[in-house]
Amino acid sequence: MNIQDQKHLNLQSDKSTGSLSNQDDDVTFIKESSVKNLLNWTDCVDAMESALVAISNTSQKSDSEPFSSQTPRTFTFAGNKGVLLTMPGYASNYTLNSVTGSDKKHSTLSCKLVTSFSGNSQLNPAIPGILGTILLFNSDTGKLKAIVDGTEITAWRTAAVSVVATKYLYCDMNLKNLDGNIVGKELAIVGCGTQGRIHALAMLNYFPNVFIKVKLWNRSLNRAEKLKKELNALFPEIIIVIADSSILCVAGADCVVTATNSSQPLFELKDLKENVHINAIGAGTNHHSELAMDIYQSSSVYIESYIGLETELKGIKEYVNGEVGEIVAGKKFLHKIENSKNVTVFQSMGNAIEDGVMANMIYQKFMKN
Ligand SMILES: NC(=O)C1=CN([C@@H]2O[C@H](COP(=O)(O)OP(=O)(O)OC[C@H]3O[C@@H](n4cnc5c(N)ncnc54)[C@H](OP(=O)(O)O)[C@@H]3O)[C@@H](O)[C@H]2O)C=CC1
Ligand SMILES: O=C([O-])C1=[NH+]CCC1
Repeated sequence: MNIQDQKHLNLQSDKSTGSLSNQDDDVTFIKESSVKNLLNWTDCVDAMESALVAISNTSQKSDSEPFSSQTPRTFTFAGNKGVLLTMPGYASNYTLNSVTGSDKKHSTLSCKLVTSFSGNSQLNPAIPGILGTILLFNSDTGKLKAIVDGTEITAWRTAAVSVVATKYLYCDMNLKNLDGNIVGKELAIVGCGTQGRIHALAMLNYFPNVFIKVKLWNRSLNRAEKLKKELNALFPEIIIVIADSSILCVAGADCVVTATNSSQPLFELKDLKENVHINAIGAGTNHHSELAMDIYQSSSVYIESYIGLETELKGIKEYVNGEVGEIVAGKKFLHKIENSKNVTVFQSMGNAIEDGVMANMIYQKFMKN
C-alpha cells in the first residue's frame, strides 16, 4: 500500500510514545517512502534472527525467553487472478539489538494483510506482484497503534531471513567470522523479479568479500539484464554474468537463490555441486515446486516454522529437519545426511512473526526520528 496523503485517511502521525493511556487515540501511519528510508541490512538481519528464535519457541517458558504464537495464515482467492493472505502473530520478549539495545525486550501483536497478483508485472506501468500492509496493535490493550506499509518490508524481511539461514546453514564456510579476505564463492540468482533482486542485494551487502561472481537467470532476458546493470554499478569488483538456463545458472554455484513462480522444477540434484546452500523462496502458494524432489530427498532441509509445514508444505514434510530458529538458538545441530552431496536447503514460506518484528523495528526507528 502506498498512501501518500495520511490526512485523507483521518489518521494522525503524531510521534506519540505509544503509552498505555486511554487518551492515546492516535494511529501512526508509516508510508512506503518512510519505511524505505529506515531500512538497512544490519538492522533487518538482526531483527530477523530474533524473530526466527521467537518462532521456534511456541510457549512461554520463562519471563525472559523469547516466544511467539500464531495460527496458520489464511488464503482468500480472488478467482484465478490472485490471493489475499492474512498473517496474524504475537511475539514476546525478543530484542532488537542494533536498534534498541540488548536490554530492551519487545512484545508485538500484529497482522499482515498481503496480496499476491502475479499479473501485476505485465501492467503498464508495472506494480509489485506482492503488496502488503501491517497492522500493529498495543500488546497490552489490543488497541491499533500503527499501520505500516508492508510491501518493502515483505521484500526486505524475506531476503534478511535468507541471510540468517545462509549464515547458519551454509556449512562450507563459516560466514559469521569473515576475516576480510576474499572468499571466492559463486552466487546464483534464479529469477530476477522483486525477490531475486533484493536477495542479490542482501547477499552481496551482508557478506562482503565472499562472492566473486554472480550468475543471473530470468525467464525473460530483460529483467536479468536490468539487474546485471544495477549490480555492475553497485559492485564493480564482482563479475556478473547472465546464464542461458536455470541449470547453467546453478552449475558451479556455492549459494543459490530461487525466486520464481515456476510450478516446474528449475534444476535437479545432479545439476548442483557439493556443499551448496539453497534459499528456495518462490512459487507462491505452491512453495516447493522450484526444486526437484530429489534435492529435498537428499539434503538437510530447514524451514521458518512448523506451523506452515502442516498446511503449506505437505509434499516435503517428511524431509524437513527443523526450523532455522532452532539452529540459531543452539537447540539443534545441523543435520548431516550420510553419503550425500551435503546440500542444505532453506525452504522459505514467509511468516507473520517476521512481519510483526520488522514492522515494530521500523516503528521504533520512526518514533525516534
Ligand atoms: N517466501 C516468502 O516469504 C516470499 C515468497 N514470495 C514468492 O516469491 C516469488 C517471486 O516473487 P516476486 O519476486 O515478488 O515476484 P515478481 O513478479 O517480481 O517476479 C516473479 C519472477 O518469477 C518468474 N517466473 C514467473 N513464472 C515463471 C515460470 N513459469 N518459470 C520461470 N520463471 C517464472 C518471473 O519471470 P519473468 O520476468 O519472465 O516474468 C520473475 O522472475 C513468488 O512466487 C512469490 O509468491 C514472495 C514474497 C515473500
Ligand atoms: O510471506 C509472505 O508475505 C508471502 N509469501 C508468499 C507470498 C507472500
